[in-house]
Amino acid sequence: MTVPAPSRPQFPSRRSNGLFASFGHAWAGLIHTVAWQRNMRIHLISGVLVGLVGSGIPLGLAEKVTLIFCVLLIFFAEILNSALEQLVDLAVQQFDEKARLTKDAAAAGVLVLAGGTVVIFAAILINYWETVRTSTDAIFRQVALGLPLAGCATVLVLPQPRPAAVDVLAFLLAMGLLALTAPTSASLVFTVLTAALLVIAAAAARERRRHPQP
Ligand SMILES: Nc1ncnc2c1ncn2[C@@H]1O[C@H](COP(=O)(O)OP(=O)(O)OP(=O)(O)O)[C@@H](O)[C@H]1O
Repeated sequence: MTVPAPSRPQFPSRRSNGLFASFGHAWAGLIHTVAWQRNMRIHLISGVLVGLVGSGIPLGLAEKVTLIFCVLLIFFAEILNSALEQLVDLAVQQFDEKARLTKDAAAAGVLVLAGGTVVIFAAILINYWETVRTSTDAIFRQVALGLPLAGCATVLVLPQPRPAAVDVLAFLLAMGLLALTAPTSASLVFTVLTAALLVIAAAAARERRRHPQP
């Protein structure tokens, strides 16, 4: 007698099953992680700061690629760490040594990447210190516009409840400040990276308002 292969359980789908639906699910996973994982929020703000530095200092191609790759890699690691945490919590509800080791190892992966990125970032800054020192006006302008921009991004990712108008204002102000830095940007790629991170932060703020419980 042949045993029928177990069929895949049917889940209530929020969208269709096509390629766009797959992108939609991946986007939902990214936004959920930013909305509910404290460390991911820190990575996002750090990414915004990297974006501002990258668009303020004329870096070489190798430095640009390295910094962007580091930001993406940390996001990737934190998302996987979050997925592993959820999986462990799903399987183990009580204290378990293997669960602890799994979560600690996943967190260590993120820590190693984050530590490495800080070292790389510092090495690049030291290497370009002469450029930073001699372009006082450009740096002053970048700091004057960049700090309030980073402040707006922080408001967007803060988990505390607040009126929707605050988020809308923070997003519009951040985009406005970014638009002011764009004409003198040393790298459009870093400007686009910053814009993308702001959109993700705004989407996370919206997600927290729509679904207050993770
Ligand atoms: N079921 C468990 N059994 C044993 N130890 C656990 C268990 N769940 C969590 N821990 C320990 O508590 C730590 C924090 O786990 P938690 O699920 O709270 O993740 P978190 O606070 O979101 O972590 P992170 O700071 O990496 O985001 C883990 O790294 C692990 O050492």
